Amino acid sequence: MLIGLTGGIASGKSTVSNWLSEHGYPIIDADKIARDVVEPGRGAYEEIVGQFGRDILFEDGTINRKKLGSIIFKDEKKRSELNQIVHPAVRREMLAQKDRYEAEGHETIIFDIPLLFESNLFHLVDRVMLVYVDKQTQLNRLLERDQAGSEDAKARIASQLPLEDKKSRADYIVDNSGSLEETFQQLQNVIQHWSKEPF
Ligand SMILES: CC(C)(COP(=O)(O)OP(=O)(O)OC[C@H]1O[C@@H](n2cnc3c(N)ncnc32)[C@H](O)[C@@H]1O)[C@@H](O)C(=O)NCCC(=O)NCCS
Ligand SMILES: Nc1ncnc2c1ncn2[C@@H]1O[C@H](COP(=O)(O)OP(=O)(O)OP(=O)(O)O)[C@@H](O)[C@H]1O
Repeated sequence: MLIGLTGGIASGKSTVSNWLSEHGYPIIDADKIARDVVEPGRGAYEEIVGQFGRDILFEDGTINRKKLGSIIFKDEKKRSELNQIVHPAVRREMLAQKDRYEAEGHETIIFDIPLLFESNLFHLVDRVMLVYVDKQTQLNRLLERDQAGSEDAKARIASQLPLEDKKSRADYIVDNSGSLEETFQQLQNVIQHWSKEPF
């Protein structure tokens, strides 16, 4: 069974995927893969530098992610250009990891994909788990975690489909607006459901 774990930026996907990992589920982390495939020497790196120029690099040649983010989160066309470079490489690596986990005999695999709906990747998975938070909590946690300016944080949230829309398309909704204990209790209920549900 393949589970797509998704949600908005700073909704708590990493918090949930850490918990699932501690409970024995293998995690395929799209954000981590997206960081790996743009390292110098990888194909996507050259394409990004070709498209966005050397201004987005640090002196050591690695990508200045804050700078690239400040360009693409406020410009839909540029965001789409970056997505077209990075997403195919991410997708390939995710499928390779899935094959490895399946070969090792794992029956349930978690795909942690922030843009599961935006990138039409939901057809890769059997069930979707959405980590939901209310809008104000999402903004507060994003500001606190990233020490980002309010304008930057709002641009990032606006670059994604609203969480309310994602809610109507999810099989399981974990509301992470409250305490971690409340979230972990909801997760217990979901994994108990998996163990009973025939797939
Ligand atoms: C623009 C970049 C360099 C900014 O890097 P930064 O380290 O500041 O953020 P990070 O990668 O940790 O992403 C944080 C969150 O931002 C959101 N986000 C990232 N990319 C996008 C995007 N293209 N569209 C909408 N939201 C996005 C996701 O919720 C993600 O969890 C980076 O996000 C990137 O390369 N994005 C394109 C690849 C992508 O879509 N990644 C997301 C999953 S595949
Ligand atoms: N229930 C909670 N109560 C308080 N703080 C929380 C809770 N859940 C998560 N956080 C905090 O909110 C922030 C966002 O959580 P997390 O990093 O798990 O989100 P994410 O969805 O993985 O984010 P991103 O999309 O940017 O990768 C983190 O600083 C985390 O410690």
